[in-house]
Amino acid sequence: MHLDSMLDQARARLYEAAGHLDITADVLEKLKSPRETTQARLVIRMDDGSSKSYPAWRCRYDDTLGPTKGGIRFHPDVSIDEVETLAFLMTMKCAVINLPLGGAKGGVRVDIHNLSATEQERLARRYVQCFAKVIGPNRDIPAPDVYTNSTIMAWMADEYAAIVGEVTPAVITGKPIALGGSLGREDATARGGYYLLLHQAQKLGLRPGARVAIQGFGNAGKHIAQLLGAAGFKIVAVTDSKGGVQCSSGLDVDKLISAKRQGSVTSLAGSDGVCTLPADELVSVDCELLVLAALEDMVHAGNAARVKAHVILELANAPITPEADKILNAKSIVVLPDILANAGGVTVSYFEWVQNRQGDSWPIEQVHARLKTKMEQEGDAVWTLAQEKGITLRSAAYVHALSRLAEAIEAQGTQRFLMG
Ligand SMILES: NC(=O)c1ccc[n+]([C@@H]2O[C@H](COP(=O)([O-])OP(=O)(O)OC[C@H]3O[C@@H](n4cnc5c(N)ncnc54)[C@H](O)[C@@H]3O)[C@@H](O)[C@H]2O)c1
Repeated sequence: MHLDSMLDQARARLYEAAGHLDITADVLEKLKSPRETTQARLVIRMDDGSSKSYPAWRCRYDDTLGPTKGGIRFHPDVSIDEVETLAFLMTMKCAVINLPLGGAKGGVRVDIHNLSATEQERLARRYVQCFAKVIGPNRDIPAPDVYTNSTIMAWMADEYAAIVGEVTPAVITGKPIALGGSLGREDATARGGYYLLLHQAQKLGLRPGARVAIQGFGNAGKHIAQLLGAAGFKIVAVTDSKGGVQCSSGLDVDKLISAKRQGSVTSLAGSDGVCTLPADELVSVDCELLVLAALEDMVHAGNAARVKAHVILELANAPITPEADKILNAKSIVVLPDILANAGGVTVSYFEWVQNRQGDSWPIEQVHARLKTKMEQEGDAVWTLAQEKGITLRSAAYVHALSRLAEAIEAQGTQRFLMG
């Protein structure tokens, strides 16, 4: 079969999972394509008085399990294929971690670095103006993703409130704490992956002191560096979009963070035995754990054979292509898959939504405890399925998610039930 789009590649994982389950045809008929994808062109006034326009999308992939949920990405390479694929992944992720939510995703094709803060605000508000009928606290709940943050979520929530005439904090998550954001949302994606990794560390053969290479140093990458560094792991290499640095005796995470704040981790090169590392060499760094926390398709058929790590933690969405998956599997490299490993973000987003609907605010200990329980429980279930069926953790995660979705779809009636 020729797989010509990202969505085709993602769907192939769904069909493979279906082969391990006894499900009716209705299930795949419902899940094979997005429920709705809306497209708009966002025209905004620039600071110099001119206007510019940017293509934008919102995809609600499937809402069988509940209102749809997924981040909004501002990136120059965003496409409808990418948005629909990421919405599909959100559908599987919410199912794998057992949230009463469906999957969605949004995106704007824009290089945010070329926009001033006021232009970014106009863009964020215009996004909500264009998609106000698609989103809603009981319909579709956006959140931050690549190159969007809590301030952008605050502008979007404010715009939504102005449109519907009601303060509606539950329409969007990842908001600033002062505006109804949840404690613990900031580092939730990394923390979820960290809880999963620590819980399974023995089975994975990982010990404190293990060497770690991290690709991407934004929200996910920075926080996993902090958590793993504090737990005694040695961060030996880090990259961002401008390049990378490495140091065999370990990089200082605080220094990495201040270097990144000033532009890029690369500015640390030259100090304390820290050397430059070309970004595309990160995956082949000698280490026990490779954390992928940047973008899609970073490990592919062309570089998978060079991976030296024994374990890969996928904090990014879809960072490994299906061809690369096969190569890594043949090398017995264990991959903790995206739909499970980075589910901490949507889990705490879900907690935020629940708190907003309850008019409540949970202490940080409660957020951490509930996140830890979810990651460990569902991580164990996926691990057990993989052992029982003799499949990879990725396949097991899809089987686990699909069985929940299938049960819900079949509960609405099957062909046998309706036709007798
Ligand atoms: N933030 C969340 O809550 C969350 C939740 C689930 C999944 N994710 C996924 O995690 C990934 C990262 O998201 P984020 O929120 O940290 O984004 P971010 O915008 O905060 O950071 C992205 C980082 O990737 C780096 N990067 C870009 N291109 C790179 C390249 N070629 N090589 C190395 N680094 C590169 C950027 O410099 C930046 O440091 C994405 O795939 C996102 O979908 C994020």
